Amino acid sequence: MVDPILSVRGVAKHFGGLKAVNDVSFDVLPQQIFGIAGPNGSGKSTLFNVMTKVPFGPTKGEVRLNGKSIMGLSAHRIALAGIARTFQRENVFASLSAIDNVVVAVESHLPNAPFAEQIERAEEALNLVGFPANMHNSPAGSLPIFYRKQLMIASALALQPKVLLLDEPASSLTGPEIERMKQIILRVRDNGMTVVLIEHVLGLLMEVSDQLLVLDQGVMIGKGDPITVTRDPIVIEAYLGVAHE
Ligand SMILES: Nc1ncnc2c1ncn2[C@@H]1O[C@H](COP(=O)(O)OP(=O)(O)OP(=O)(O)O)[C@@H](O)[C@H]1O
Repeated sequence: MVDPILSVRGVAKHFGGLKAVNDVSFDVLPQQIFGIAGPNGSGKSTLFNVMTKVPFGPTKGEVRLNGKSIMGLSAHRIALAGIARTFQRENVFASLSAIDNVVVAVESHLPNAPFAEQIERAEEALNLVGFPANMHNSPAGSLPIFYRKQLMIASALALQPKVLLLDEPASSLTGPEIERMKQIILRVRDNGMTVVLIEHVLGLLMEVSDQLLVLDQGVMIGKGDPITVTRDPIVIEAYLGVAHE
């Protein structure tokens, strides 16, 4: 049996009386694409926050990477240990060039790496997401949304993570762009990484996910193979029914 690369055990995050994430546990196997769905405010992004400690850790519970707890690590160390993430909003440095955005991400985590290595990592990551070579020097702020999303993913990939957490990479994209995003996610997996994918675009989630977890009000209401999970009446009522209205 294959050991999980990522284990989340009894994780909770409380904001005062609000249980934004409430006793969530799951395992992700190496090179899986693990999907997370749920209505707005169900705790998906908070789950990523507590897994990466950006900006806060959990109230309770434990996250393990390759069997080793990461709870004692800082956000910086968690990223170096191999968990990198993106955010719902593509937060690029608008005045920097595309490639400098990725180099800055590398530099902030590996300040002692030689500049040539920082550039090499940035170029590799940009190639992996298919960012056009002739746009490496374009100011990031001038780029259309798809390219800014590519940059944000490349910035995470340049850390050469074992596990990539993607928070709604398909939001605000057109149909053809969602298809291109799907190819990027599959390519990342095919390059040996494990992907945890939060997404509201259910078509994408269903097409790429090996396993699917559904949250509702911080609680896990479904977990398993995507087809079985999305046929569960509890999941349909809490989420899919609403989504298909
Ligand atoms: N820093 C915070 N302080 C207080 N409450 C918070 C904080 N961050 C999130 N919440 C609350 O926790 C709950 C879960 O929010 P979260 O952003 O994780 O949901 P989500 O499933 O990612 O939603 P969406 O799909 O809209 O992105 C919400 O009720 C939200 O208002």
